[in-house]
Amino acid sequence: QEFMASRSHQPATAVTHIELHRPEKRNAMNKAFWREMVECFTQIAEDPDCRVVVVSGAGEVFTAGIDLMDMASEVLQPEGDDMARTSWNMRRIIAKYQETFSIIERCPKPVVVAVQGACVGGGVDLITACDIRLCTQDAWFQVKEVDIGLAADVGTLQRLPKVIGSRSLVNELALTARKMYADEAKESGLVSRVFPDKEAMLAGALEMAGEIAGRSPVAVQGTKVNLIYSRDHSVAEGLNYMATWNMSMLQTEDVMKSAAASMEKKSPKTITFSKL
Ligand SMILES: CCC/C=C/C=C/C(=O)SCCNC(=O)CCNC(=O)[C@H](O)C(C)(C)COP(=O)(O)OP(=O)(O)OC[C@H]1O[C@@H](n2cnc3c(N)ncnc32)[C@H](O)[C@@H]1OP(=O)(O)O
Repeated sequence: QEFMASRSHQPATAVTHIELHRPEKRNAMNKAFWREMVECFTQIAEDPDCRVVVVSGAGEVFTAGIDLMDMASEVLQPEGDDMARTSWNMRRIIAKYQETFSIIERCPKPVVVAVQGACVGGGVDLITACDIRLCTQDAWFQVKEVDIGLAADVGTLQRLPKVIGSRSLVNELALTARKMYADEAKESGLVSRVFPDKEAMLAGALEMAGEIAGRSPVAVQGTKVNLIYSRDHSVAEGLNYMATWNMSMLQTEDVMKSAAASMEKKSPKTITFSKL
């Protein structure tokens, strides 16, 4: 499927690959991008033929963040007859842009993101809403917003502290806008794997996606949903939610099929699971 700022295709069974696709503008996030991501992930969440998503960027750079040319009028000049109405409209606009990344986190299908080169501003908002982050050795990450005069408002300040263990490091990155390179990103836990180049990274991302897609979608989606729930709740609340979730999901035929394969020392990838 071709969009204006991105494109999506199915490189393998049950795997959807979304590519940010404005390499000439370093995949800067224009109005079309913010809209298309919502359309894309709304479809993916409902699509039984998709079990896992890979997100990457075309060209040398993952993304330059918000498109500073295309977005300025919308973000900086909200309409309204007085301050209350203008502020209300501004609030609506910010909430709309937050949804572009929150919908990725809410999508029950796991999302693997692959970053090469720069990942700036809105790029960090995007990747922190994904489930698994991979990068190339030349990747760098920058919470750039303070440099352009604003507090990051579409997810980084809320999600990055839950991704990186060190609160001090998060504060430093967000307050100074310094670049963090691949090795530090790995050491801090922002990414789980670093690849020598983009080709190796995409091959690694698709292999990982294939591993996930080959497992029971009931198990995989239940795992994602419960990991995110438990991140935002106490252990007791998380256990309660889990028990309620699995009181129905444990009754899936996938458990018997998977357990039988395991006893026969077969990979779960040899099993045909019903669509979910
Ligand atoms: C309510 C919404 C809230 C969202 C907030 C989000 C905030 C942010 O994202 S803050 C961060 C904003 N981004 C930046 O400040 C980055 C600016 N770009 C760069 O630093 C460099 O382009 C980069 C390091 C990413 C890549 O450098 P490179 O040398 O490879 O490319 P350039 O020659 O600089 O750029 C090539 C063409 O792309 C255009 N471009 C790059 N970034 C942006 C951008 N953010 N917005 C619009 N256009 C961008 C650049 O103008 C060049 O275009 P052209 O001159 O026509 O070739």
